[in-house]
Amino acid sequence: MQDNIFLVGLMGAGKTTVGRLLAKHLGYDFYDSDHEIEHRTGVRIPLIFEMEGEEGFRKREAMIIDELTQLGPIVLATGGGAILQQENRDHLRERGTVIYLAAKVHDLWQRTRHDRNRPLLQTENPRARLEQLHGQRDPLYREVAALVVETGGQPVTQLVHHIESLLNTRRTVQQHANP
Ligand SMILES: Nc1ncnc2c1ncn2[C@@H]1O[C@H](COP(=O)(O)OP(=O)(O)OP(=O)(O)O)[C@@H](O)[C@H]1O
Ligand SMILES: O=C(O)C1=C[C@@H](O)[C@@H](O)[C@H](O)C1
Ligand SMILES: [Mg+2]
Repeated sequence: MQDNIFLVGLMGAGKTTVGRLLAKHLGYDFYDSDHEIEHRTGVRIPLIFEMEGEEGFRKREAMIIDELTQLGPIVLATGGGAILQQENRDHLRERGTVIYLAAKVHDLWQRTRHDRNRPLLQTENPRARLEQLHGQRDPLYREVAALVVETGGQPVTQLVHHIESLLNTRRTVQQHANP
């Protein structure tokens, strides 16, 4: 299961976009915990937040992450808040290679500002909210990640090539360490 790739990062970091393309390149199945929750409940995430609160959503998310991280090999795009729960962080770290897609708050805001499917950003000032979430979560993303990749102005295809080369280097180093 160590071949699994798990992407973490804030809303708009590109987990879904980068994850889908990376899976295609690697020939792995692609999963997205948010999409899986929506598929199974038959409703969009904002409605789950409305009916069950964030707490209800987090319970569903933990169950899905436990299940998906036992598959393999897969690329999994996690929800932005998945790393909040210790249980999820343990499953991610123990069952695959975790990659943190890091980004500047300004870029995250630009990438998410026209989308209404992220309940935590439906506030007066989504940019300030992203700033606050970044402050709270950046240490947790870094704690769980084996690799940190800065996503800036480069096209997604370039980012995917960069991740592939980091993964190859990591594999070679691990093979030399455990021949
Ligand atoms: N590196 C990038 N450069 C430019 N645009 C990007 C990049 N990564 C993602 N985007 C764009 O930003 C938007 C959000 O990306 P995406 O949905 O993949 O983020 P996410 O990390 O999955 O967010 P969430 O946690 O809310 O699911 C999309 O429109 C996507 O095309
Ligand atoms: O950052 C978060 O807490 C979230 C991110 C999205 O991926 C969804 O999982 C949901 O909107 C919550
Ligand atoms: Mg996503």
